[in-house]
Amino acid sequence: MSLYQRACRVIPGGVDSPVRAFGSVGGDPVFIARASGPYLYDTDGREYVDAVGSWGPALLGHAHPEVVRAVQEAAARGLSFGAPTEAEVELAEAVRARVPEAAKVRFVSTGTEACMTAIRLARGATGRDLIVKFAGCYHGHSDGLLAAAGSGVATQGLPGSAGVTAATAGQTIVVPYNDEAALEAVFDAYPDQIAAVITEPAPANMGVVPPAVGFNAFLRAITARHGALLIFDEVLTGFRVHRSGWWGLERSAVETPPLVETPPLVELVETTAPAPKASTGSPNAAPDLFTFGKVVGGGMPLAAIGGRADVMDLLAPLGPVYQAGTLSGNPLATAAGIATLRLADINVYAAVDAVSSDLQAAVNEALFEVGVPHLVQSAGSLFTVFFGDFDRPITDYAAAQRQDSAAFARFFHAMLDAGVALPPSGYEAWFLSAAHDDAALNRIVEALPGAARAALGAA
Ligand SMILES: Cc1ncc(COP(=O)(O)O)c(C=O)c1O
Ligand SMILES: NCC(=O)CCC(=O)O
Repeated sequence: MSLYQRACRVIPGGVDSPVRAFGSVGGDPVFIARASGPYLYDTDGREYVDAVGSWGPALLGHAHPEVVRAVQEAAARGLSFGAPTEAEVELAEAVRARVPEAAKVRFVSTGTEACMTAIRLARGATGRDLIVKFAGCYHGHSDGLLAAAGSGVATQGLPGSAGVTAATAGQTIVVPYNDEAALEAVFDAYPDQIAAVITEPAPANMGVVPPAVGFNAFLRAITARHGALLIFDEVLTGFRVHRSGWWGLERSAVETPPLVETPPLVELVETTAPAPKASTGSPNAAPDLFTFGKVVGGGMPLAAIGGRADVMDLLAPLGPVYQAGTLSGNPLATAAGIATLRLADINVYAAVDAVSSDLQAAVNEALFEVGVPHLVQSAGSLFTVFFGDFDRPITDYAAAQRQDSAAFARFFHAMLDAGVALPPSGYEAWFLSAAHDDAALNRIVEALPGAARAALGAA
């Protein structure tokens, strides 16, 4: 009996998260035994160059020795105390140093919890019930956020999830991404009822679909005008696309010349907290709340909500919005997060950007060479290869759903056979790391021509 068959007897679908199943590409998922730098090793000892990066956290590559040491040292001091620790304070300070607008930070264990809490906080702060999300954006699997969710829900072609009550679903309004008029219409239709707009400021869960220029600033302006909060879900982009996340990347594009890193932001902290209640709507106006996950936990279960001090202070025990967690701010997870952020300097981001743009160029070239219709879309170092005939950029979920999933599946399996692990869905971003050196990149590049022929159906 294979390990997968064994797994299926005791675990639904054999996986603990649906995105790990090979549902849309076919075949059995690969079981991983260990990972190091840019490489994964399966239970048969086979090596793969990894472009999944644990779905985002592995910015430094797998099992970075300093991160592992930090976790081992923390483990030796005790696994969990259920009491505050200095490491939580240090990690919150590190987050705020990179994102000063996250004036206060609360740690939880998953991105799902972070987004769920941000929504509750927005409702508590405004006294309103309705939430607006964008079709194709994924904000974790809490009931209210599963409508037209991207990621695994998109991969499975589901409109949402069974088990969500009509009452809950009815409090989430779904709007097409990048559609200013649709959002205007929703605010007009529900005056004084919308608590928050939640967005991935650079969506990567319907494949990478970057925001139109000015779209995030538009979101800031319209929410401020209507007294709703704006939530940037940077669970995926935070500390991955830039030292200060997508928010930092957009701001640095506005404030500094291209290719110049923003200076350390610590000195801005005191002037920006608490942030003003109504934003100016300028191109670099911050959201009220952020959610972070993935990189901030360095591969351990950790995520965060951060934002305006006056809003964050509504959380219990200071305020009436309840949020809790036995393992929140866990000492092993905070140790991994601190070590990861300490190591993630501008050289790390420059390395990830460079390997990402080299790989995007190589993928384009290999697919053009063979005549495979496709479109590569990127947001920072994140990118997706959409298979299919696209005569214009993909700007929303409806367009992303027109991709040729069968061509992707053929490409995916040819890459896997050649020892390259891609996310098993065309609705996901490829994740690279600072450990992807020339050797790792070359192995991906060498696999491309064969996979391109396979995508065409000519393998
Ligand atoms: C943008 C975004 N938000 C939220 C989540 C949920 O995070 P988690 O899987 O840690 O619950 C994810 C990914 O899973 C994500 O990509
Ligand atoms: N981009 C999609 C995810 O990161 C989801 C991971 C998971 O649910 O396992």
